[in-house]
Amino acid sequence: MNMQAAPQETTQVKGPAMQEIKTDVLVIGAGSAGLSVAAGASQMGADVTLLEGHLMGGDCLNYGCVPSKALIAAGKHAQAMRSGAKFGVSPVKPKVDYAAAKGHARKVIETIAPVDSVERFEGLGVRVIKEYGTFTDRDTVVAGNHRITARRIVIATGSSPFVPPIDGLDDVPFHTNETLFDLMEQPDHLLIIGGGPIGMEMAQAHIRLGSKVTVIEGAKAMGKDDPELAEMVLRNLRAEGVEIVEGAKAGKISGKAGAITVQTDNGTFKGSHLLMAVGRKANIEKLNLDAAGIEHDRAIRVGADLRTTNRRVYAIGDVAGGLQFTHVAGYHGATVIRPILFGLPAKAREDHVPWVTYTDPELAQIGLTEAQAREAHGDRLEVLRSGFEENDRAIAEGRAEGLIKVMVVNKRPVGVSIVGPHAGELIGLWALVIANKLKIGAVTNMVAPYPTLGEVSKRAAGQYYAPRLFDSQLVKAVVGFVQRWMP
Ligand SMILES: Cc1cc2nc3c(=O)[nH]c(=O)nc-3n(C[C@H](O)[C@H](O)[C@H](O)COP(=O)(O)OP(=O)(O)OC[C@H]3O[C@@H](n4cnc5c(N)ncnc54)[C@H](O)[C@@H]3O)c2cc1C
Ligand SMILES: NC(=O)c1ccc[n+]([C@@H]2O[C@H](COP(=O)([O-])OP(=O)(O)OC[C@H]3O[C@@H](n4cnc5c(N)ncnc54)[C@H](O)[C@@H]3O)[C@@H](O)[C@H]2O)c1
Repeated sequence: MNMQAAPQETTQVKGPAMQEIKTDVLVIGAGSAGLSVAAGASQMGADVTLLEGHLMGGDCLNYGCVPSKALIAAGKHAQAMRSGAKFGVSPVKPKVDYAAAKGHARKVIETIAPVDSVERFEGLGVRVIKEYGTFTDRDTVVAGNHRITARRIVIATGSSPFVPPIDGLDDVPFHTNETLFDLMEQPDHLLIIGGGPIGMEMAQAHIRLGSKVTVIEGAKAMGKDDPELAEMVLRNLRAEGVEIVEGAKAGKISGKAGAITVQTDNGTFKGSHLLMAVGRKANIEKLNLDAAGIEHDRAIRVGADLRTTNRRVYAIGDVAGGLQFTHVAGYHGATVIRPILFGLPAKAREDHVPWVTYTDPELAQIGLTEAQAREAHGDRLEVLRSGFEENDRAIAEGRAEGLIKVMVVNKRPVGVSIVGPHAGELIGLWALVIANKLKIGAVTNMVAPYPTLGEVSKRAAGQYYAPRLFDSQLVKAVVGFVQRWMP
């Protein structure tokens, strides 16, 4: 589907005279992707122009990763107050000031914002123009009263919440991630449509901060993750009181502020506030891509080298339609620096990209899930498992529910799934292993400090050699022989 809107009129007939800019690298969009190219290219000596039509830092800083993780942290504190009994600490019902929790999220944004600011980038020598950019031909972009031509152009315009055309939605007040973090009144009952990472993270944060929460999911909640591990997260969320309804595609929405009804093919649900979290759409409407010969459907078409169908133009981050994460945006940025500055080839991989859903327990994934690995590798696949109930640190912390699965083919891990406390930190080791195509022996050779959660990785890796060593008649025979002769 071509989502492109009519080209915008950006050249004013009677306005300030057009300022012509010739630059080495033009970056459109100052989110995680665009900022990493701009910072890298400029510090390596290129003349860089950066366009940003709205907020420096893009989604992640302003209404994505940063405020969501800050709100999750607030919820975690509230939950700790309720759950001290097993440690001999009397549980108390926390008094939550929802607006103050949002204030915490705002302060976190303000603390990080200088890193992404116009001042910092101008300090790095980048020419920053606070305007939206629109192509007028293959090599030219107009932004406000600037006409810019560049040797290379990088589109890094990101994505926005996708709001599906659901009957009645236009007449009902609803939130997306772009407005949720400004909401200061505590929802009495938050309805969330969509059981992906946004939906599940915000569901848990809100139940812990004292709202009722219902997640309405059309298919399977956390459906992109390993179902066995996702189930452990969903079980915990349900135990905390989140109502999760699956197979419930929202068909009709009605009501008014404070009293909203969502009808689905699996029941009708009522709440005070509504959050739409059903995925993203690429920000391409303002770009006039056709004028530049850049093909697109819902996202911009790119090859593994992140080049568009216009050979001088790259598309990176969310707008390129692949994995939509901040670290992918940064990785794309670093990848295109090579061809743009040095004319050298570079390709982006996806097989070594981890992702984490910051629920409690966290769920982390890299490479293939068990089902994907089975389909790709059949009987050559070995799945190594280790439960957190065997990890002394997890037991001491009262957090012994978790599981790591390592998918190994011919001695090399091709995927790892972890659910449990700090899964997002634990996946880092496996990101190193898979990025460098290391063998499983690299992990068994590691000495892990005791007692740490990280020992789950070593224990899982050990499962690879355990049957080969402990169940082998040959090994037993060799040991018997040596022992007979050893003085
Ligand atoms: C609620 C939420 C939580 C998330 N949590 C995480 C997380 O924990 N970890 C993680 O890795 N990812 C997370 N993500 C995903 C992450 O935010 C995105 O993958 C990341 O922001 C993508 O970066 P980007 O630079 O491609 O795009 P964006 O951050 O969207 O930046 C694009 C920028 O381009 C600007 N722009 C658009 N069009 C134009 C134009 N024509 N001219 C000039 N400027 C333009 C926009 O204003 C914007 O500032 C989360 C997302 C959401 C919504
Ligand atoms: N921790 C993280 O890294 C993190 C956190 C949040 C978001 N993100 C990024 O943002 C992206 C978007 O997240 P998301 O949760 O909005 O999208 P998503 O696409 O991952 O999940 C959306 C869910 O909504 C469901 N859905 C769609 N239409 C529906 C309908 N009419 N009724 C009921 N359910 C419906 C889908 O079946 C799906 O499960 C993620 O894919 C991820 O890349 C990352």
